[in-house]
Amino acid sequence: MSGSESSAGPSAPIDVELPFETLSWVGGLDGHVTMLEQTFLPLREEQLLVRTVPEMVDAIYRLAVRGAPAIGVAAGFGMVLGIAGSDRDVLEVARETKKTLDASRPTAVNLMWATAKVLSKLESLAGSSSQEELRAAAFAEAMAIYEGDRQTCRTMGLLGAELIQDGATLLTHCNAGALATAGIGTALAPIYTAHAQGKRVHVFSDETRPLLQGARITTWELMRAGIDVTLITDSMAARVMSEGKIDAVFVGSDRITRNGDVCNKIGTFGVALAAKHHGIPFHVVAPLSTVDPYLDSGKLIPIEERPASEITEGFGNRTAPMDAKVYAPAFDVTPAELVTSIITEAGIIESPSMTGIEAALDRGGVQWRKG
Ligand SMILES: CSC[C@@H](O)[C@@H](O)C(=O)COP(=O)(O)O
Repeated sequence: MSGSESSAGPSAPIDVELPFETLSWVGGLDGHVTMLEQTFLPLREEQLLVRTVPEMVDAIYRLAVRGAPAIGVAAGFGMVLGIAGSDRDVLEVARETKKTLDASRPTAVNLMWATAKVLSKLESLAGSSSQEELRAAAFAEAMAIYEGDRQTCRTMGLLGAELIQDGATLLTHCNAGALATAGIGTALAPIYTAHAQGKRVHVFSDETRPLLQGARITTWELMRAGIDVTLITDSMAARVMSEGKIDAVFVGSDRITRNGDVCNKIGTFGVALAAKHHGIPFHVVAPLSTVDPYLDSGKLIPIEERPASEITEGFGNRTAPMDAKVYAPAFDVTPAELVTSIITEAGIIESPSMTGIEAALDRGGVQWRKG
């Protein structure tokens, strides 16, 4: 690590202001969602208005909104769109809407976590509340998920920034930034916070095949935020590490199982292996809503497969022979033993194991024990 001491205290509360917003709710119960259409980045900044459940499913599936926590917030809003858009029994509609939204993408557990949160709120109130009160409760719960995500990002940012020294050069994969959350991001939150604390930080961003979230989104948002960023292809990461250029890796996650295995964008496992080889710390930054306490191992995580066309003609140009056989898993699993730490809003889990994960869930007040 090069450079001098940071000019600000490690835990100084910092307000990180970013010049863009991933998604938000507009208006009251009869309102709608507005989101930055991420498939257009970095060429165009356009807002997508989402007013119905099918529109939300489409936005999530197409990756107009993406990144585990942002998908969770979007799904919470999607529950409200379903409920507010129907005259039928609220609980019945909520159950149907949850099923529809949950099917839009299978891997990021934040999606099912958010829809379950809204539904269980309604189930707990159904016996004693009117239909109007239930609609208002769904809206309040979705807004609480949105606000909670923003606060969680700030907390993870402060905790993670303590692991970043002045002058550090970091590597990240995919986009686990502000555009993957409703706040300042997961993996990028410590970087934004360290920067705001006055530390000098340089980031290498893997381009992230096949949909280029690293090139299109991470590079875009770090440049917009004034962070020094250098784009590399995924295949260059091990080389850059071998040149001694990387002090630590920071990535996000779509699902963490109870034993500490970490599922994230395809290519993350390779980055973790290369980091281990070079003795480089591999940090995962994720809220507790990304922890799936009901799966004991990463082997049990459903891995999304994307259409072949995203590889063979990703951005309009054909890059493989017609009818080439293609396999396109969108995520991989990094075994816990390759993970240095998981930074959550309930503290940092060092060398993650079942004991550490369970303790963090308990500290965070997550009701996960059955019975
Ligand atoms: C804070 S986001 C963590 C992960 O969701 C992120 O790294 C990732 O893999 C996103 O994949 P995407 O397919 O773009 O939704």
